[in-house]
Amino acid sequence: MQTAIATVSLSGTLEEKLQAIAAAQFKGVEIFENDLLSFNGTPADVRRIIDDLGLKTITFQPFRDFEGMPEPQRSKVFDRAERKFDLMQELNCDLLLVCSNVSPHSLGGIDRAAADFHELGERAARRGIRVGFEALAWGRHINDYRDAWEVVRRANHPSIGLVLDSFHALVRATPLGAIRSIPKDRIFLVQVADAPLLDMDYLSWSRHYRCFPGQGDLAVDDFMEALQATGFDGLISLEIFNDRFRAGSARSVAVDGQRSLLFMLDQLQRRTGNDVSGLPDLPPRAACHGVEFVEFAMDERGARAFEQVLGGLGFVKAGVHRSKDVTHWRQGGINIVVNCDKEGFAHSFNITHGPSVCAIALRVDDAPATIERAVKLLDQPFRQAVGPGELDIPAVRGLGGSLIYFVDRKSGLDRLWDADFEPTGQASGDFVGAGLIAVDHLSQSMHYEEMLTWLLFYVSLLDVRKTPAQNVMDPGGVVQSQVVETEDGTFRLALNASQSRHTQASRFLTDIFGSGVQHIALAASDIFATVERLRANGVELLPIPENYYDDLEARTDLSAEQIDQLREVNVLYDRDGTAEFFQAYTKTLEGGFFFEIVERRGYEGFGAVNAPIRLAAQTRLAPPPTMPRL
Ligand SMILES: O=C(O)c1ccc(O)c(O)c1
Ligand SMILES: [Mg+2]
Repeated sequence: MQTAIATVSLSGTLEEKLQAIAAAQFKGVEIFENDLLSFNGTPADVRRIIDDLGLKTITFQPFRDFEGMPEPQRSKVFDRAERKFDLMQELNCDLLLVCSNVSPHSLGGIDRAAADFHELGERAARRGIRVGFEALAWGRHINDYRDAWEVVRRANHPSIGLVLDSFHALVRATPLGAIRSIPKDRIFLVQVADAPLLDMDYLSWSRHYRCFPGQGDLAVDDFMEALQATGFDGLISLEIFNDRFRAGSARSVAVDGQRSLLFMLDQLQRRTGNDVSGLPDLPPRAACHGVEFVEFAMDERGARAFEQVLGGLGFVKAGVHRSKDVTHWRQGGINIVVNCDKEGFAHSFNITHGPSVCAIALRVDDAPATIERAVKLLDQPFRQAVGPGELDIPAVRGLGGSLIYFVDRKSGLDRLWDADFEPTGQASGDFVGAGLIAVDHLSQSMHYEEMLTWLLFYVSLLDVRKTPAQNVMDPGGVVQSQVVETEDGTFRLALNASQSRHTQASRFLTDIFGSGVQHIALAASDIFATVERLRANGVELLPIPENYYDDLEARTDLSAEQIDQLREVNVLYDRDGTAEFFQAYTKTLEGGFFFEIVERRGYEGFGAVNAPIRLAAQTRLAPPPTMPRL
């Protein structure tokens, strides 16, 4: 298959869009009429830019309100088509995309539409041009690809073919089975787009919320499977109208587009067992078995304060790096690396962002294969010098310029703690600390415009699923939150972003000059025993208001004693059927980072009902400068 992207999907001027498209290794481009109209030059100038970038214009679009017009509009619309053919010849484009008529003047009738297309086919053929017909989900008479196909079939002209667009078919829940029997050579172009599930009119949904395959909730895979059954091997193009993409970086959105197509086609091939031509051979998505370590980039002053917090939480210094100013802190299956070295990646990261998480390491089955997949998906691999005898742990660039390391047993990378660190003897076999056992989840705060980028990054590289996006109320605005997690829950990551500058998530971005890990949730085997230990160690937890516990009494069947126990230690509670969830928070540290302590009793969520309570409590302790102090 040949892949392409529409200029409408990206921000910037036409020239910037085209450069971004070429840089992201696309070969084909759909030119949107508005991008051409607003370009300060002739279509021939655009053609030269496209040629110089090694691109090809696969279609010019959209041509609107064509079929089924009464006279005198009918003659006018044919004149308009001839003018567009002139322009397309100058542009060197041989496919015009006609989308179904939305005009109240249009007359229905499939034969009338077919006759119009037959005539358009005659005129187009004289120019060596072809015309593709696409059903818009909100078309006045034709809004179903099966009707558009019937028009094309009856037009019975070699220059007239069908354009399929996954969005229009999927949002109307049009059965996909009929795609399978369309002759592949009659499909001139396939546009793919995903979208979140929303209860909204089709036009607004389409014009503002489309996203790349893999970023939304539509069954794009089913659409592609039906298409593959036709043997179609032609043009697949991304046509994404999205407000975030319009506000984002054209370069990075174009790379996301390429990544989404590779991911989608790789999934298709794996799902059906039928090869997709021209697709590079990708190792499978990496099975992830949790977080091996979290690394903090620190200066000396920051490290002293942070190590005190770690000690209070029950961590001990388990090892000291053999060649760098780096320490390893451990408790249960949780490893924290404190990096104060004056050279290398962490040091630069600390200079830019202050004390913050500069890397996470994930446990995978096969680290080299994970990196190979990442590279083929256009992720950015990372390497830095390693000391003699130390392990070279492969990594890719993650959120906010941080790193994601991959550690496996197969390559011996799980020897890391012995190979690179001198043990202190403090973390001996019977050491239990404060009863924290594992990293439950991480949360990363990011710019609103980059949220879909990172969502795609994780789902395309790792064998994780995404949960539907949720809105969480922060006293300073709405925060959008979405989780990626493995089937077995050993790896869970929440992505948070907000359009308001006043939310905790947005203020964190200002605090660390970038996106990053804002909190780490640690699992306790017995949260009440753990918070008791923390209290004895002098760790202050986030105070939760009385009202919360009064409400808990009203909405749950917990006994007064149970609620008193929660209230006493500032533990929040949620329930899902018989599954229970307990959570508590440390006060926020310098830089806006904090720890959460959780205990799951069969519970799979994240305590969404408690999030506004927690956010309000945090805001009370650290109100943003623009909000009145309470
Ligand atoms: O929103 C539109 O008008 C529009 C135009 C052309 C398309 O291919 C499409 O899917 C939507
Ligand atoms: Mg379309």
